[in-house]
Amino acid sequence: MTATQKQQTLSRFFGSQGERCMAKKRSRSPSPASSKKAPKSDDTKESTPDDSVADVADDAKERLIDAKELLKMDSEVKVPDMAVGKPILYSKLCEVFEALEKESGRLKCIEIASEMFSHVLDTSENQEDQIRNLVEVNYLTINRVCPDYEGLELGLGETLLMKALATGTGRSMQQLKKDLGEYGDIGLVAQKSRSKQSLMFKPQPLTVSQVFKNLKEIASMSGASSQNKKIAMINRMLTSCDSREAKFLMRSLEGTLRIQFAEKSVVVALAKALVEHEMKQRGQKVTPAILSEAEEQMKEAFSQTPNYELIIESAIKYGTLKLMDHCTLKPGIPLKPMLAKPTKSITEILNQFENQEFTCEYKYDGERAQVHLLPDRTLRVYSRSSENMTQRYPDLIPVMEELQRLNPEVKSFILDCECVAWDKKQEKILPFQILSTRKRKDVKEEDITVQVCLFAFDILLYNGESLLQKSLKERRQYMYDNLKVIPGKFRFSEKLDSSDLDVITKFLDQSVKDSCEGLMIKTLNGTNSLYEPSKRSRNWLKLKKDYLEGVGDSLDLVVIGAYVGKGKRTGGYGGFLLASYNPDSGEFEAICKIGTGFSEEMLASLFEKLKPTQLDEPKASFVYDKTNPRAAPDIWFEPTTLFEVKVADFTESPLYKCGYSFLGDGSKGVSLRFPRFVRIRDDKSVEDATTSEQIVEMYEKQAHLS
Ligand SMILES: Nc1ncnc2c1ncn2[C@@H]1O[C@H](COP(=O)(O)OP(=O)(O)OP(=O)(O)O)[C@@H](O)[C@H]1O
Ligand SMILES: [Mg+2]
Ligand SMILES: [Mg+2]
Repeated sequence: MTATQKQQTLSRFFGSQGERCMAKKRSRSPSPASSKKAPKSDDTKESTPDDSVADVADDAKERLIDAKELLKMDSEVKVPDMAVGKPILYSKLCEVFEALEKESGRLKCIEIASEMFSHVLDTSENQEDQIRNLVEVNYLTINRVCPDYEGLELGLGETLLMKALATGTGRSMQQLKKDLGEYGDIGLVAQKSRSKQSLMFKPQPLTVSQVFKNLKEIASMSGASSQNKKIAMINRMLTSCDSREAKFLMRSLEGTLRIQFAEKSVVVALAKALVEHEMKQRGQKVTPAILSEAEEQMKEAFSQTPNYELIIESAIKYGTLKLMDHCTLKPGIPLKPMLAKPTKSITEILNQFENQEFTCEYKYDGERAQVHLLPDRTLRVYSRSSENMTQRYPDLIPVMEELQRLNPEVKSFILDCECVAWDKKQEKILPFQILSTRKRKDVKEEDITVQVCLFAFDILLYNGESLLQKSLKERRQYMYDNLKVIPGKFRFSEKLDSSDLDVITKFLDQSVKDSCEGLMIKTLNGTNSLYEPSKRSRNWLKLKKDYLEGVGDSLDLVVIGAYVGKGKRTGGYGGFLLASYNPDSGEFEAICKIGTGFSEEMLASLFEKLKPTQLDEPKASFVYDKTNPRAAPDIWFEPTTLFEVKVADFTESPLYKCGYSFLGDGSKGVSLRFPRFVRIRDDKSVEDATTSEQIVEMYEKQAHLS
């Protein structure tokens, strides 16, 4: 592997987390808003490589130190003993969760988790058990029950959990509510309630397998009649819980374990445990180089097939160092899409891509669609956030059939496309607003009124072969050679391969006339043009007509609160409190209040949508200035909804906490001036919101310009 390839491989997994070179400069200070542990600055560095060569070298050094540190820490951590061949007890796992909750250093946390994974491997009797046990323990640690893209999620409502707790512990709702008001954490309420209960006899202990199965079943149940079943299942588990188990069980059900252990660290811990186990069996020593290689293989495997069952099984069967021979792209498993960086002008693009061949494409304004054709001819369509939205597009099935009819050689593929509303009569693109009127559930082909056309701009897999390591020029050729245009249904994105300023300017104008948002500019050749899953890459630049008019890229922010409406808005919400997302801490950092850009109808429908998500208390993951009453809204919400927001500019503010850990002493954050609501972003999940780090970057860029 060359250094550049290696760097690209590395960047895939960590890519979406932002720029490490900037993060390195910024020291993290403790969260002023929450009492939870503060990450140590030396220990919280994320290995997010930047694009420069110097940084690659730098990063390699840092990774080696990381690996050495990790190896050194071995004997210091104590993980509870588990018996060989016996089922793993849930209480043991909860001991580990508690250790993780108390520990603040990232490396230490990785160490604790990897010790636990090692124990699981050591105490399982055969390969099959190892795989099953490790998958279950891993899912419980990241608090999921299946791969992201299968869409089953925990996150039960507070009322249901409180009811279960009341029946399970014999305490009144009133008492429980009072405790919840005091602790703001249902886990602690459960812990207290359970420790007050005296038990007549010792119940059968819960096993990890039972808890995992039950959680999965609970997550799969839907409909009004399921409520009682869920409560009954929770109660059955609660009877077997001690107070610590009750704490983590309730938190799991609620959807936040509060152990502050990010998924990207879990992957590192898994790699370490697996490779160490393997080497021990062979009587070999793990060197820092082997450890680094194992991590790389694991991260790359994860960015191509984000499915733990598959990765763990392959690592155990074939070895962690061989993961990439087995965990490559598969139709039916969505990979995290590659993302673009905003640019302000064509000249900026010409400078950035100097001496590189690049291409310009229309930037269509629809919905990103990763379209998979499986070898059994089934179709799957995944959203920007890997959500399976196949049911919403039954009208794409005949399109796929037609593609195969036109070329019977086509057996399977993964295409990166924009799905755009299409006016059949006039044969032209319709604006995004029209697309958003399409039904989202129970869509029947015969009832569809808004037609769509798929614009394919990339191909990532063709007939079983991964094309990620091919240049964009080669990937395009695969598309053009093997897929045929179907007028009004399936087309390739318009493109222009030129580096002439005037020619590009004309193409940009034309794109806007053709109802597009502007252009996407991409490197065409060599290692810089490989497809980089999950990365917001410098090799893809977006140029929107908005930017040329002096408006920066829009932001996608999480709604965490609202203000009671006055005057015309009485009875509903008058404005909202928005937050950015910090993927390192999993926190939502308040950024601004917004009240402009809403129509009456929009406000009414937002009221309907958000009311059921109202909370009595802010979540522990909300970062705002608790010492200032002006910083809190009238109403808090469960974070579920994203607003796309346009903004005049950024400003530093003592009232808002967005990006505080990247700025000075952490007493100030970034806020927005004159934010204006554009639309609801329902194709993104709250974790896909604009990150605090991106906002700090935009703020710093602006400060630099003025
Ligand atoms: N030719 C194209 N190549 C790549 N992406 C395109 C193209 N045409 C349209 N798009 C769309 O543009 C999106 C990127 O720009 P946009 O500003 O809309 O991003 P976003 O969805 O708000 O979020 P983010 O930048 O965070 O992905 C892609 O995710 C894709 O949906
Ligand atoms: Mg878009
Ligand atoms: Mg955007």
